[in-house]
Amino acid sequence: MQTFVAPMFSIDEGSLPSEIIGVSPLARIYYGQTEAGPRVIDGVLELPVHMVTDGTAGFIETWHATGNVTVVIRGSVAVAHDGQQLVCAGFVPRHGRWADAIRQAYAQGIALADELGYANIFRMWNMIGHINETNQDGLEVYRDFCVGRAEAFDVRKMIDGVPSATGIGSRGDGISFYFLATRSGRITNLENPNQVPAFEYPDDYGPRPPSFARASTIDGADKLFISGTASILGHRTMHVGNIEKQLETTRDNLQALLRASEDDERGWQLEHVKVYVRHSRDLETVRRFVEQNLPTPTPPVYMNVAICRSDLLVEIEGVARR
Ligand SMILES: C=C(O[C@@H]1C=C(C(=O)O)C=C[C@H]1O)C(=O)O
Repeated sequence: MQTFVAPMFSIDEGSLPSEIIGVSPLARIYYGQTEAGPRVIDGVLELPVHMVTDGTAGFIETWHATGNVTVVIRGSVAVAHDGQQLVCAGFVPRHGRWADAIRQAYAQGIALADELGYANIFRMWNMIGHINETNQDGLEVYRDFCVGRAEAFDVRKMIDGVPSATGIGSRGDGISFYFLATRSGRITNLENPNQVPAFEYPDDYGPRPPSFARASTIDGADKLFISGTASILGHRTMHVGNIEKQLETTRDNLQALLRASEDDERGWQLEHVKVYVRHSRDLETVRRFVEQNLPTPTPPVYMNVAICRSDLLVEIEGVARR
């Protein structure tokens, strides 16, 4: 298994992964061929997510700690925290209807993070089995998920906005999620001027719009966390059926976000990207495009999974630094 070291986020100063080797992990996300609830192995919080098919290499995403780690398990969620930062992981097994179970699991995670003093949630990932299929009422699973998540975030939205996110298909049956929060770093959320904010999408896309910001920064951390980004302009999917054109629009959207956040003369540079590809036949085209157009110091990871709208063929998320 390849190890993908996600950047530590520190509110003191940005650190390159190479500077933090040797510090014990806060959490490990196993991008492999099984899904399960969060577990604690040798004191480390782990979440196995089913994002990889036979014949594709999996990877482990490691979030590094800045101090002694405490793990707390409550109901279907578990958190690991180190005094500065917190990872919360949860898993909801397959349901005929998702909204209630998702609201409960998210509410539990948010309450636990709040209680421990990590109120600044800035990034979340949601890996959704059967994402484009319908639930027992005929509502698309992704839209059903969005209802539960929106309800869990309703209270917080009024306080400090919604975090940046990924909401993507998985190879499993349930919904796995994890989110990151800091204790004291102020979070700034950014929007892409070429896209309608997702939380304002019209209701053609479901009863509750997706609760996420396009990108987030943390004061002092010198990191920009970019949400899963696809070929959407305004609120519409562009270039249905055309992988090359969807890649170009996705790249342009990523670049717009890198520019939207230029608040001083130092620009942002992409450090890591994760790439989601709906059809395996497009993998090579996507790989070539990403290598040429979105170069990063560490190799990108590719996953062959479904995407939140059935007309999207590719999606890319990233972390940038300056
Ligand atoms: C691709 C989009 O949305 C996707 C769904 C998200 C979610 O629901 O959390 C977040 C980012 C993307 O993974 C989009 O709406 O632009």
